[in-house]
Amino acid sequence: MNILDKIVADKRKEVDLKKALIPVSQLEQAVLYNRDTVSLATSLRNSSSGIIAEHKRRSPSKSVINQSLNVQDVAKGYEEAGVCGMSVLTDGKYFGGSLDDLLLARAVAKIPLLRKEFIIDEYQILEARAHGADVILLIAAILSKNEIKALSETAKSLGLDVLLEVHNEEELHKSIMPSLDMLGVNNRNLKTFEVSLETSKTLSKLIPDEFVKVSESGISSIDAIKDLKQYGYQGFLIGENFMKTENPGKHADEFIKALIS
Ligand SMILES: O=P(O)(O)OC[C@@H](O)[C@@H](O)c1c[nH]c2ccccc12
Repeated sequence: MNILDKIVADKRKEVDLKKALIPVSQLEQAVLYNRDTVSLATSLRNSSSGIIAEHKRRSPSKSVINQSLNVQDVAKGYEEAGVCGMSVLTDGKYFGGSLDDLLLARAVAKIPLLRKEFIIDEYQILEARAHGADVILLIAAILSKNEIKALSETAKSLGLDVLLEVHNEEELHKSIMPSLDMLGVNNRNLKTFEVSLETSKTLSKLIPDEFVKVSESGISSIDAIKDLKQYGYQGFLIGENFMKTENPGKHADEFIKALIS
């Protein structure tokens, strides 16, 4: 079994357990459930930097990245740096994150927040809403076309933006549909962890113009972003490069200043 299959198998068990513990009606009663969401797609369209900065403690590919930071300090730092949005990993077992991280970030930041999760069930979208997310990620590699359609339509009906992630042409073809806002190309193959920015470049011309193009993973230099902008990308998802430092917000601030200067 590859790592992605393992993550998804664990996720199914986790979601079944949570559904039994916390009914949907309880999620719908959360204070945050009806807050006005903010659009990441709009923020990216109007930005000169396009940076989406991630909170990620560890990952299956890198093991520990940074376990000693406070998520609220990171969120405040990213917001002050002027990022377009923040991605918060909520998977516990493989990434060391939680829905509490999302809630804590929401309490201190107004920028669009993405729930970074392996979403396979509508229930997780309601959870995202109840914990203050503005955007959800859907991963084409783990979903059928019908699932992408159903899940993205649920998200849209709840006022959330949808970022759909692909890694190859086949995934892209099955995914193009009007209920998505942003198409993300993951430069990291989630099955092998191989990273190449060429993936973003090759797939860029196949993404219709109505979607905001986002390049994800393995981005660590200003030059890489300038290069990707030439291919029509308006969003750049950066995790490790910021999180491996003692002060991700400060690092993001310096990075953005250098990028737009
Ligand atoms: O830390 P990086 O290489 O900058 O990558 C960030 C982000 O793209 C990556 O964490 C990611 C992209 N898609 C995912 C799906 C699930 C978990 C994680 C991810």
